[in-house]
Amino acid sequence: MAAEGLAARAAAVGLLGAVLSEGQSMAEAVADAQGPLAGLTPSDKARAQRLALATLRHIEQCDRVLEPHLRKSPPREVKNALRLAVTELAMGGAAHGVVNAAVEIVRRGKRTGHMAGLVNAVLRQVPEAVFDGLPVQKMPRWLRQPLVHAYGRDAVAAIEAVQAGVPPLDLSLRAGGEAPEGEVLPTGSLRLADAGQVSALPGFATGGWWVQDAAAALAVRMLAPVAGERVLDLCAAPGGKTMQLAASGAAVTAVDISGPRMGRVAENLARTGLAAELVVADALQWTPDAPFDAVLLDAPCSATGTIRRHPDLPFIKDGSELPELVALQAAMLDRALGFVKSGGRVVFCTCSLLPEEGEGQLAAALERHAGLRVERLEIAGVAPEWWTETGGLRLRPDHWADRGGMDGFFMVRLVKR
Ligand SMILES: C[S@@+](CC[C@H](N)C(=O)[O-])C[C@H]1O[C@@H](n2cnc3c(N)ncnc32)[C@H](O)[C@@H]1O
Repeated sequence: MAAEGLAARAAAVGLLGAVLSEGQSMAEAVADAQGPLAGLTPSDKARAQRLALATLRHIEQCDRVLEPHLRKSPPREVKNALRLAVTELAMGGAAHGVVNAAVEIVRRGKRTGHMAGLVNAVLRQVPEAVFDGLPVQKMPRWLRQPLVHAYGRDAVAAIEAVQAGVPPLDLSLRAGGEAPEGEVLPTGSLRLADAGQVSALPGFATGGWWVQDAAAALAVRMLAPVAGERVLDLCAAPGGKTMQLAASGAAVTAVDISGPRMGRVAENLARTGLAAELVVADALQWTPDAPFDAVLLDAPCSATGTIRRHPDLPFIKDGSELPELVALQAAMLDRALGFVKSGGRVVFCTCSLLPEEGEGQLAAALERHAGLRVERLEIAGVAPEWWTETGGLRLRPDHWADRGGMDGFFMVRLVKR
């Protein structure tokens, strides 16, 4: 008889292999029709993802626990089965089921069957509360160093502590829509600590809300669109900010280069009963017929502010794409400034923790564009210390750490001469 939860656990080991050995993102591995989740039930798919994400948050600790028990590094499937089991044990999983499943996964592997005994022997020696006393997982050096320089060691340690936990689910609410029970955050987002299946929550089918991190929701608050204004959402997909803009009553044009991702904007708008004009185009090539009152630019970036939701990121990125991203963000910001009318505003934002994708972009833009100025608009619920000296908003995962943190973002409101 198959051990309980075997399919989900075996798939989680497959997801870990895809991320750690093949350099695939979790999203790519999950979307792969022939990938580790192929043939699984929806609940097993969700369980496999949860397990793989939890393991990715604790790889360092797992390896420290396992190292004394392994004379040489085993094949990757065996190592990942062990890491998954150690993570489950640390989360309070029942030892019998966890160990049996790991042994069975390794026994069934084409090249690993002979190591099932080793897996059993190692896991039987892993103590309860196995991660107690071990430091939390650090970010990789290419990312950690500039963050220590920008925010200091204590702040980086606090960020890493938040990244080690399972993030809450934040919702943005449509006025008058149905919503589940949750904590209303000072900035107005609704936070659910343990949401379960999103599509089963009250108000999903009736479009009462959409999923959007509390930090991400502040960019539109900073733009402060007004009913009837013509507003451009540049780099719009999957559309969290498009819906916020549309909900204000503004006439929204949403541009994104990705057709499939724009399909998700269309689905989200249909579900929430909101409307926007959708344009699939390259922001560097596309030109509007007439200037806009306001532009929101949520530029492509390293996404290093989202590691608590995407713990695969530190394992698949090495920072080498940064110079290209920084140049792209600057080019897009110049385009965005060209699309707005004189006296109009542009909010530039990135979900990055790296100052070169935030504070640095602001400084460079002010140098490139004479007459461009920063406008600091008070936003209810935003702590005064989150504002930078130059009028941008620096949001970090360790803000509201006791409530589960928030995504890292930089955002600034610019006014064109
Ligand atoms: C940070 S995401 C945007 C998230 C979105 N604003 C939201 O709130 O849901 C960045 C987006 O930029 C898009 N993008 C990247 N390069 C682009 C380009 N040259 N022109 C237009 N969109 C681009 C990507 O497809 C991606 O959807």
